[in-house]
Amino acid sequence: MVLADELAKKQRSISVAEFFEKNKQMLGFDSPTRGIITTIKEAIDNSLDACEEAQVLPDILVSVRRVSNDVFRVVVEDNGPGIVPEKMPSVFAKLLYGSRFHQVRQTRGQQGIGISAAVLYAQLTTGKPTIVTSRTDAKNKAHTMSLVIKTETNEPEVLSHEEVDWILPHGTRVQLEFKSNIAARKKLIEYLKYTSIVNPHAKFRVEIEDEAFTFERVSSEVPPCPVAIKPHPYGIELGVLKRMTAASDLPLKEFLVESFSKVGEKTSLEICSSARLDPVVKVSTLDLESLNRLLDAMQTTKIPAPSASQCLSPITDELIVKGMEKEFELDFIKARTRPGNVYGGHSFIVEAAIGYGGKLPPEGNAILLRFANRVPLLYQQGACAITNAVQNVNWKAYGVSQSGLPTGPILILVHVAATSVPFTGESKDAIAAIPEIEREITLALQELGRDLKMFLSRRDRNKLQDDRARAICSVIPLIAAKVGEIVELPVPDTSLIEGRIMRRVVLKKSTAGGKIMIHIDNYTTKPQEISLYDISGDPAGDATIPPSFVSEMDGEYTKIWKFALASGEAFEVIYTGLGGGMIEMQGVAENLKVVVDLDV
Ligand SMILES: Nc1ncnc2c1ncn2[C@@H]1O[C@H](COP(=O)(O)OP(=O)(O)OP(=O)(O)O)[C@@H](O)[C@H]1O
Repeated sequence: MVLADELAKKQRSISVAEFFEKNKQMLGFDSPTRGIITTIKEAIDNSLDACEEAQVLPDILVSVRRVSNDVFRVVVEDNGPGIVPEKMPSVFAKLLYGSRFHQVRQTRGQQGIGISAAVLYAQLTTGKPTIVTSRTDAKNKAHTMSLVIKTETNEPEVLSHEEVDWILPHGTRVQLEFKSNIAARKKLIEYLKYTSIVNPHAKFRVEIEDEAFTFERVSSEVPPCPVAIKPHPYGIELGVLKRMTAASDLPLKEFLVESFSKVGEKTSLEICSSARLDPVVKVSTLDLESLNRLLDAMQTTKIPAPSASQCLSPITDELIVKGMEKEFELDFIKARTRPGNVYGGHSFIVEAAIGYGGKLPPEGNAILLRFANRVPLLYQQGACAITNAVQNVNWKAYGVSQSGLPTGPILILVHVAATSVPFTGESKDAIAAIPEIEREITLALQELGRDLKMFLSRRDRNKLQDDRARAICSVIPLIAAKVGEIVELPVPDTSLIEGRIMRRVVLKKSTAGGKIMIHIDNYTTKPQEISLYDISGDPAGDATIPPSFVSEMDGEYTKIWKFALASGEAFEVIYTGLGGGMIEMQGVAENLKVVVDLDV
């Protein structure tokens, strides 16, 4: 037909760069506002991945400067291992070029698109090349290149290349200029703050126009770099199996043992027999029908789950708590790291944390922080498995009100670490609804919910006791005055009794060792300031109960603190946590007055 001839003239292949130039929303560049965040996120993901691989503590600079009305210059600089000059053009100016696509381990980057998509976005909106400087060690000079992507071919074009002196002994600096705005400034700062929470070993120096600030690291241990493992037979599809067999000259039994994790000789023979295939047949000769049978056998034979310990890098509950305490003021914080699990042959681990009270907004929906492989997920909250799982927990059972999400001064953090995160799209905004993952999130949140419930009910009980004590204490002086009048004796000092009832002070200078005994219980995990005064009111010393100490004071607990008074006299204070509540303690013991202010 004539039309077919006409159409034939128009039919041609499209380069991947051309495709994404037209469909940039698929990669998270839907608007200028979002473009700036996606660009910074892609560069930071790469910097953190690279530093982890090189086992260096990341020191990352992020700078955003306006160069003209609607053009911004973004710079991200890291102290990672650097990139060899031969590879710099392809890394930054060729889409689908990366080092992680074929590896089965936890990484932030997966597809080899991220940073080159940002380069494409820059040249599309301003026509400006991206300038990259990188150095691999102190013996070599740094290389600076000015790069663009030739969209028709998806190949890099190097506009300039020179060797330069650079202050950093190793690292990479990427500078992009694109049309944008800074409407998303708050979101950008949030992204950096959340990134620093789940990467507590990283330091971020940030400059946004005239503002400069730092997110400090709270851990000086680089997390171990996840080790790549072989794919698991349950996570393989026919096309991949076909490619793997075609490229191998091994017999079937050895091929299975060599190519997949958790397949030993015995399992391999089981698979061969279940697929009705000869263990010595060369895999490259298998026809499609045999491959189908083989795949079926691989996925129905009982094979142990892939191990999570080496290929994943959970943050750990201790560091999540540290990271959250660094950025939020909270009265309660608990985190949990679940044991490793598997979906479709891919290992994953769920970690979660709940924060409550402090300076969190008292009303409205909970703040939900979603993370995948230590990267914050900022968009498409409603489409994410994490949100789904959080909403499906019955929060009322844990004393928290709920309207879809839990409500009130509550913060929920969920981190999914996986060898392959099942994102809903290339822009990596949301995690797909995988039942195994949702179940693990639910279990982690239920465990934490139980801890939160205990905290809340104890706090409520304490408040009730305090209210009652206050009511009683308000009439005691009146009763004492009346009784004194009736019995015609001086009005007794009721402050000790009041103190006892209020549990404000328990102050005993024991005859034995000159010790003051104070009963306190904690509502909070914040450091508590204590001031000591001598009887005349002059300061006798200050001390802080560290939060770790306070939070240990759950139920019965005793700790002895030593203070030096202004007079030089040493004094011991014994704290005993009795599980009773205390808002403020104040009292006088012989020559010492102790004021403990619990900030609740
Ligand atoms: N700052 C850097 N230091 C060292 N290597 C880097 C750096 N930035 C990028 N690379 C290398 O370039 C490759 C390509 O990066 P790119 O952002 O395009 O993809 P990715 O991070 O692998 O995957 P994704 O598309 O999922 O982000 C990386 O896999 C890494 O090997």
